[in-house]
Amino acid sequence: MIQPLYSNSLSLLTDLYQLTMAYGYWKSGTAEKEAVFNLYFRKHPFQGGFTIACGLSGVIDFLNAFSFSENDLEYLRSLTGSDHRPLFEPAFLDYLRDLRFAGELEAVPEGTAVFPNEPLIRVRGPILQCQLLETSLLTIVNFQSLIATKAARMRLAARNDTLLEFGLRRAQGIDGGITASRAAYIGGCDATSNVLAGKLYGIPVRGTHAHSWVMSFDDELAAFEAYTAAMPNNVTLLVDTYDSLQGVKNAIEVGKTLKDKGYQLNGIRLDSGDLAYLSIEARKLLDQAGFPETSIVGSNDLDEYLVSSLKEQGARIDIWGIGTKLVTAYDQPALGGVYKLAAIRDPAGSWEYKLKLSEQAIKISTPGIQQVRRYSNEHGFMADMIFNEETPPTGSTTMIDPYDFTRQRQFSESTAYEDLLVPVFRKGQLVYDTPAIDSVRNRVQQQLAQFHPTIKRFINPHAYPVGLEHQLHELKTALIFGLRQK
Ligand SMILES: Nc1ncnc2c1ncn2[C@@H]1O[C@H](COP(=O)(O)OP(=O)(O)OP(=O)(O)O)[C@@H](O)[C@H]1O
Ligand SMILES: O=P(O)(O)OC[C@H]1O[C@H](OP(=O)(O)OP(=O)(O)O)[C@H](O)[C@@H]1O
Ligand SMILES: O=C(O)c1cccnc1
Repeated sequence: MIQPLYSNSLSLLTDLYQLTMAYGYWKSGTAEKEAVFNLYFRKHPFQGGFTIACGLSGVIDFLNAFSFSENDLEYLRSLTGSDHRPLFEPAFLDYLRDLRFAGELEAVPEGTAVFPNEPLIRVRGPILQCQLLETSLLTIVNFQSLIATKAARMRLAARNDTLLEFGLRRAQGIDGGITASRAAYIGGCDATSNVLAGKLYGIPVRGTHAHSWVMSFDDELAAFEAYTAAMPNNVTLLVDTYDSLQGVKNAIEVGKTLKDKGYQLNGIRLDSGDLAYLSIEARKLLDQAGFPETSIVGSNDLDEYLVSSLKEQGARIDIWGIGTKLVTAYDQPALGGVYKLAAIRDPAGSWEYKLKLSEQAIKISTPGIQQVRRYSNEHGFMADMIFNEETPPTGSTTMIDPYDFTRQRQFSESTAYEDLLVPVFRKGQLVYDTPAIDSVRNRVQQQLAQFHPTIKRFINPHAYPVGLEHQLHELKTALIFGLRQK
């Protein structure tokens, strides 16, 4: 049975300042003011050209369970300020006791390829509630999107080979291990060695055996024989404990016995040495001995660059076991997703648009109730345009590059498009049918197939065009001018 990982309330999984701001809104009587926040990132991880959105299912579990238990409230009651008096007054804790998410949440479906500055999630509702969600939503979405993206890169490198995720032992703690396995599967891995992730999410589990198995016997052949005898229907033998090519010969020996018993030697695993040379030689030995169906698993500190290089070198590896560099996103340990206020409803009922200024253009936020329109033609996706739902594009539309307004694109009314953000919560009620994990995983590959190969290359990828619809561009420019003049 698939179980939600965050089925217990994790409302205290946040930074203290979210609670102190919530208290501030409550004290000043502005808690119920309607606000809109966007969750987005500014730069692709791994110097890549795309990012895979992942984590929405965790966000849904988190919000469904969102409430402050008596135990949570007791803890908050114990917190004190610099004068040693309670930080929060009892009436605020009573308010938190009854608090449930009552707002609207739109999100890009998991498995969608996304780009800098596009909202992956948009939250609208009483400002106190929206504010309280910032840290938790970022915690869930940043990590899973990072790992799904890393796995999608591994998938590009491995092409049609099998990809196994072996990372649990090197993962960043328990939740890091479990959610990394989920995100890695979504991003393109075929299976995980992580049994709990297999149970929780319905991910296929696979594995071989460790060096310790071989070392616990007097010799390698005896170890292989005992393993095959124990489990003849699941035999992939690790051959590199002493001498890899001698190990392949020993595996062939037990493979012959397996065959006589009506089973097969599924694979051998190489975990050290020159994986190109050894896999080529191992392939020859296996083929000559009548084991063309036996797969060769390669592992040992692999990443997408090594997999690409090994394939270029003609390595005969069919199955890639990847751990540390995948689940820790080794070369970029965090996705810099942020959650920014974009609009507040004023007392008269109109939207007051909000923007965060910065000396760096990339850090200036975008105002508005944002939606992303993805335009496509017969070759695939062409460009993404962010617009304000309060002033939607009509007829033919101009999209403007936010960093160079002279770069503009025109889309006619008949250009095909899809709006990426879909309703997930309405008035606090879940209105979204969470897709099965396999359909999310397929979506990643369907999405990536629609982009030009230059966006998917590892070195200096082409930047996919993302711009602002012209009315939103004008709104943003006017706000920047207004704030700079203040
Ligand atoms: N043909 C190859 N081209 C490029 N890198 C390779 C090749 N073969 C293996 N590697 C990678 O080189 C790195 C180091 O492997 P190396 O053989 O030096 O040590 P090792 O085999 O890991 O030794 P150990 O027994 O300690 O595991 C690993 O990341 C491995 O995946
Ligand atoms: O290399 P990774 O991509 O992280 O894949 C997982 C590794 O975990 C196992 O060995 P472990 O690292 O525990 O020991 P070893 O390095 O001595 O083989 C396995 O043999 C892999 O090499
Ligand atoms: O099953 C395996 O071969 C495996 C599992 C975890 C880590 N390394 C290898």
